[in-house]
Amino acid sequence: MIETRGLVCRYGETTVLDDVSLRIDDGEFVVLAGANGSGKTTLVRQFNGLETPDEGTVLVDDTPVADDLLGARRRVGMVFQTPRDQFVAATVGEDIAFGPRNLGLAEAEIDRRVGDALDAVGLVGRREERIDRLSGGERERVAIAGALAMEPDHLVLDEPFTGLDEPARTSVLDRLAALSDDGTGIVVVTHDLRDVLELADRVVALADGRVAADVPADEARSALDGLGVRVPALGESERARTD
Ligand SMILES: Nc1ncnc2c1ncn2[C@@H]1O[C@H](COP(=O)(O)OP(=O)(O)OP(=O)(O)O)[C@@H](O)[C@H]1O
Repeated sequence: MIETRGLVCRYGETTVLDDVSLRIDDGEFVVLAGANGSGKTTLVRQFNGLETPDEGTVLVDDTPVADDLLGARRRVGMVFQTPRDQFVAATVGEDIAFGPRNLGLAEAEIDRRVGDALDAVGLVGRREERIDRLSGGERERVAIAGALAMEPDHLVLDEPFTGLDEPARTSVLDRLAALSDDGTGIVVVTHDLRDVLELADRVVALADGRVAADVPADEARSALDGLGVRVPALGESERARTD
C-alpha cells in the first residue's frame, strides 16, 4: 500500500501540493489525472522519496519513506516521461537485465524476467539491439520493460504512453491490468484516458495541488468534467467498440 497523509510541497512561494491524502491499495489500478501543472509528477516523485514533502508523510507498506528510502525504492518501481537518461547498458536485453541482476537473481530468473518484459512492451526479438539505434518510442518501451522486470510491489508510470504506437500501448495496458489483478498496485499518470478508464479501478484528479476528484473509474466521465482533463467520449476507445 502507498499512502500519503497531509502532503504539502512548496517551490518557493508556490504551494504545488496542498494537503494531499491518498491511499493506493495493493492490486489497485489508479489513474492520476489533472491539467498541466496540477502537481501529478510532484506527487508521484514522493512515492519513493525522489522528493521529500515540506509537510506530511508518505508510507509504503506502512513504513514512512523517510525511514527506509532504499526499501521504498525497491518496492516502488518508477517510469518517467522521456526516459533518455535512464539507460545503463548498450543493448536492450542488458539494460532490462541490469536491475534484476543487481537484485542477485539467478541467470535463469533474469532471463525469464527479461523475456516477459520484452513481450509486455512488444519488443520480442529486439533483445540484442543497441539502444542508441532505437527510436524514441522504442526507448520508452525499454524503460517500461526495465521497470516491469524488477517486478516491484507497486509500479508508477508517469505519462508512459506518449511515444507509444497503438499496439505497444495496448500491450502495455494489458500487462498493467494483469499485474494489478495479481496484486501489484499500479499508478498511471496520463492525459490520455483512451482505453485506460475501462481497465482502471479508480481515477484521482488533481487541480491546483489538491485532490479534486477521487472516484471509481466508471464514474470518471462526469467527475472529470471541468478539471482540465480530456475524457474520451464513450465509443471513442477501440476497446469499448470491440468488447
Ligand atoms: N523543481 C521545481 N522547481 C520549481 N517549480 C517546480 C519544480 N517542479 C515542478 N514545479 C512546478 O510545480 C507545478 C506542478 O508541476 P508538476 O510537474 O508536478 O505538474 P504535472 O501535473 O505533472 O504537470 P504536467 O501535466 O504538465 O506534466 C508546476 O507549476 C511546476 O512549474
